[in-house]
Amino acid sequence: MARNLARILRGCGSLVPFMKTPARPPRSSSSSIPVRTLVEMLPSLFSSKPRDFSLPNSSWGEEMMRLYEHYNGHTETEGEENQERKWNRLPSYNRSLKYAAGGVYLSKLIQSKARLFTRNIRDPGAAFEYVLFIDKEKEKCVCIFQAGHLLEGPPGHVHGGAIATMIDTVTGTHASAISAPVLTANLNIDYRSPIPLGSTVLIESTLEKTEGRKLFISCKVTSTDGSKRHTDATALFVSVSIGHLLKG
Ligand SMILES: CCCCCCCCCCCC(=O)SCCNC(=O)CCNC(=O)[C@H](O)C(C)(C)COP(=O)(O)OP(=O)(O)OC[C@H]1O[C@@H](n2cnc3c(N)ncnc32)[C@H](O)[C@@H]1OP(=O)(O)O
Repeated sequence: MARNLARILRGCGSLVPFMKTPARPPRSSSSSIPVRTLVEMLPSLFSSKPRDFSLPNSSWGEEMMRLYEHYNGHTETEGEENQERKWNRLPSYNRSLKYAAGGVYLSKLIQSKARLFTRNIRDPGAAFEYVLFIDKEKEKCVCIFQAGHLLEGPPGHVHGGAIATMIDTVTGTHASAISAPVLTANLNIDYRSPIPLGSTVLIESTLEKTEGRKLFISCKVTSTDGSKRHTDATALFVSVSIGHLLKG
C-alpha cells in the first residue's frame, strides 16, 4: 500500500513542483482547507531535476525581461537596508502524471508524450511565455505573459481560448499554492479589449475568499503600464483529494 502510494505520488510530483513551504490557512477561511497536504510533500519524492520553464530565454522581449527583473528583485522597503522580498517566483515544469482517471497506469507512450498544455511548444517564444510570482501571504499572484505568434485568434490578436487558458493557469496555480490539489469548477471571463499578438501583458489574480473547500479568485489582464484593461475574470476552485483526481 505504502509503496503504491509512493508510486502514485512520484507520478504526481510534476503537478506541484513549487510547494516548498506549508500553505498558510487562507484569510477569511470559514472552515478547514488542509494546511499541509500530501501533495506539498511530493517534491521531496521527485528524483530528477526537471527543466524550469519560467526562467528567461532568448525569446523574451525587453518588456518581459524588465518586468521579470522588477518582480524578481521587488522589495517591500525599497531603498532601505535588510530589504525583504515580497514576491516569490514559482517554477514551472511540463511533466505529466503517470496515472489517469480511475488510477489507471498510463502507457509508456502516453507518459512520455504527455505535457502540460501551456509548456508543450518546443520553439521558445512561439506560444505561451510566462512567469508567475506569488506574494508572501499568498493572497496575490502576478504573471508576466508574452503571447507568441501561434496564439493568433482575430487577425493580429490573441485567441480568446489562449487568454482563458492563461487565466485558468494563473488562478489555478494560485489556488494550488494555497490548497493543492484543486480543480477548476467555474471560470467566468469578460473580454474587454483585444490583446495584440506578440505583446506582453500582466495577469493578476487575487484570493477573494474561501468557503470550506471552495476558493474564489478574481483575475484581471492589463497592459504592463496598467492603462489598458484587456480582460476580467472570476474563478472558483474546489479543493479535492488525490483520490478524487485518480478516480476521475
Ligand atoms: C498544480 C499546479 C501546477 C500546474 C499549473 C497549471 C494549473 C492549471 C490549472 C488548470 C485547472 C484545470 O483546468 S482543472 C480541469 C477542469 N476542471 C475539471 O475538470 C473539474 C471537473 N469537475 C469536478 O471534478 C467536480 O465537479 C469538482 C471537483 C469541481 C467538484 O466536485 P466535488 O468534489 O464532488 O464537490 P461538490 O460537492 O460537487 O462541490 C463542492 C462545492 O463547490 C460548489 N460547486 C461545484 N461546482 C460548482 C460550479 N460549477 N459553480 C458553482 N459552485 C460549484 C458546490 O455547490 C459545493 O458547494 P457547497 O455546497 O460546499 O457550498
